[in-house]
Amino acid sequence: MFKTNGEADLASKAELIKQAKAYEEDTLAVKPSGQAFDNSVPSPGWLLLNHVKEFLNQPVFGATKLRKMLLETNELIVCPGVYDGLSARTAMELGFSALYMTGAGTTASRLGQPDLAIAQLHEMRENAEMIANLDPFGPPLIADMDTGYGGPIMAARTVEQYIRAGVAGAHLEDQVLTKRCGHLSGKKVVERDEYISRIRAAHAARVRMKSDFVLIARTDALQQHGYDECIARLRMARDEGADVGLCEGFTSKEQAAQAVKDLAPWPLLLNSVENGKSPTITVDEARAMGFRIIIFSFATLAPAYLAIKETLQRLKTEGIVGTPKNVTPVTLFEVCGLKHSMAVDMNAGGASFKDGV
Ligand SMILES: C[C@](O)(C(=O)O)[C@H](CC(=O)O)C(=O)O
Repeated sequence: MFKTNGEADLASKAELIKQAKAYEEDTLAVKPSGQAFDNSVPSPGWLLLNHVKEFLNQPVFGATKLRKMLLETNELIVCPGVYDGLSARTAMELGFSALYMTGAGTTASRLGQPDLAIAQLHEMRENAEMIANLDPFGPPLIADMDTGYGGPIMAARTVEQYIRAGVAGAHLEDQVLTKRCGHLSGKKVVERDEYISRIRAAHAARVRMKSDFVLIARTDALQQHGYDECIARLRMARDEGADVGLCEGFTSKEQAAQAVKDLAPWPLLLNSVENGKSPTITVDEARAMGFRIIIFSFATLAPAYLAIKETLQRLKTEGIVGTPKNVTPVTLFEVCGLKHSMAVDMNAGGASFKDGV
């Protein structure tokens, strides 16, 4: 197929173009109403295109990496929630294969505010872009996109901006625009039609951008309308082209396991929030239930708060910060890519580090 002689080359190009068209038709086309998408199996065209990209050694975008993990493996993708550069770098240091940018954490760390629809598209996109690009060869980033920050037009705009920012996938929910954290009481969701128009617009934006961006449909309808309504909403979202489902705030482990069964083979994401509205579900339990992605939205924010508070208390009472001796400024800068920066400078003939750091 990749021979360089004339005719074989032309034939392979024609085949490639045919497969690329098939990819668009199978995977990216906006289907006439009444027809459902099935994104749970890779189309032959998509597989072929990725083989070609690999063969040509092209850089793989985060969205493609994430989609490949979903389609080509059965693994549970474990994503620690990160909210800033250092928490993301720490997760990368430990080798997590994907990351999750929490909206609650972004709102708390960047704005010092609770998760109440206060962070808007530009703040979320800016944070996500920074995290997604810390290492262009690093783990794909799933981000929170809340309600899409408006009607269908804003949902589409958010997807476009997230794709350009290098975000691999994001979850879009059915709460009213004045939303709140999924693990608080008093949530309100919009009508099905309004939710589905958000999903449709988001999916159409991915199609327009010809991106592998993974659209995760989230429903918060459990509190207000019960389990069956959640399953109905997620089925509708799936049929409109959403790639993954997320039912927020399961009230029991049995309910979580049931949702996986009810929506199989469509992949589901589990948001594991300790001390929230749901029982704590471990990675092993989620894997056994058949979830495909698990996010731990508060994995770094809550411990950071505790560590900062404990340290500041010590500073207040003892007049000292008390950082362990092995944590030097250089240690922290190394977590943040110091060695890479030094190599870039030295390889370019720069002299900034001739006397070390
Ligand atoms: C997943 C979530 O959207 C987030 O921002 O991390 C939050 C997490 C939380 O606040 O508990 C959510 O609404 O569940």
